[in-house]
Amino acid sequence: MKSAWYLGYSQADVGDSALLAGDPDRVDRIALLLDDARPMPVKRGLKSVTGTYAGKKVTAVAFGMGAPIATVVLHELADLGVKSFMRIGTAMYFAPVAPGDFVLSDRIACFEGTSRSYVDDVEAQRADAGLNRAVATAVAAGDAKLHTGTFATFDAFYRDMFALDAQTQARVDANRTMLAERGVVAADMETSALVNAAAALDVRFTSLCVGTVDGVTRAKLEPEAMAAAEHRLFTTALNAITSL
Ligand SMILES: O=P(O)(O)O[C@H]1O[C@H](CO)[C@@H](O)[C@H]1O
Ligand SMILES: O=c1cc[nH]c(=O)[nH]1
Repeated sequence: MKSAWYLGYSQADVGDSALLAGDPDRVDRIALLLDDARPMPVKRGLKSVTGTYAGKKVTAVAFGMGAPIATVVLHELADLGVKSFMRIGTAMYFAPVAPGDFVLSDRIACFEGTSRSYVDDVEAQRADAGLNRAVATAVAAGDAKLHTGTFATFDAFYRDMFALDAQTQARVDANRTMLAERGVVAADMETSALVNAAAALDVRFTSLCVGTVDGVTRAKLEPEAMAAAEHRLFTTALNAITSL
């Protein structure tokens, strides 16, 4: 049976759908919501678990940060037969999003380099409409606010998204103005590449994130509010992806 090079496991170890998280600790917390959760050996820091939710087999994998490794993980899982993917995590947000709201990808604004290896027109693809409908239905069952719109994705966090010095601040401010003009609701480091890789590999993909950093003021969501939002995020994502 085929085994994935970097993840190190095979088709028998994965479900039909997968949640892609950045932080490995999130995989541990997702595992607590699964029945029969079975962790896979961690390779290169890539932590994975497969279990069942609502009777369906689901895999959750942590890729760390950034588009190149996130697409390696999606590509290997797609090659093992996983058909539906959702990135879940955090994103910088823009008006009218409020801290702790959900942001869901639709169109993409691409400022990363990985997409070009998958598609020619890097902004032509959209997140999967069926997955987005499933997310909207799952969100409607609770009291969270959902904003569906354009996700912008960058490679260089401390050059394009968040400044640690005055010179970079001017660059980040210019990006912010440009994102506002494009009506972007969220910015992260993976979504556009994952949308494009998924399109090229003919699998379903969307990103569902909690808005945690204000794109204008840089204010961060407090840890207690983040913990509650993260739990809502996990249950919403699991309900949505297992409803397909
Ligand atoms: O969704 P999480 O893992 O929180 O990741 C987000 O945070 C990291 C940078 O702040 C990027 O990887 C971004 O996409
Ligand atoms: O500022 C932020 C917050 C979360 N994710 C990002 O990529 N940027």
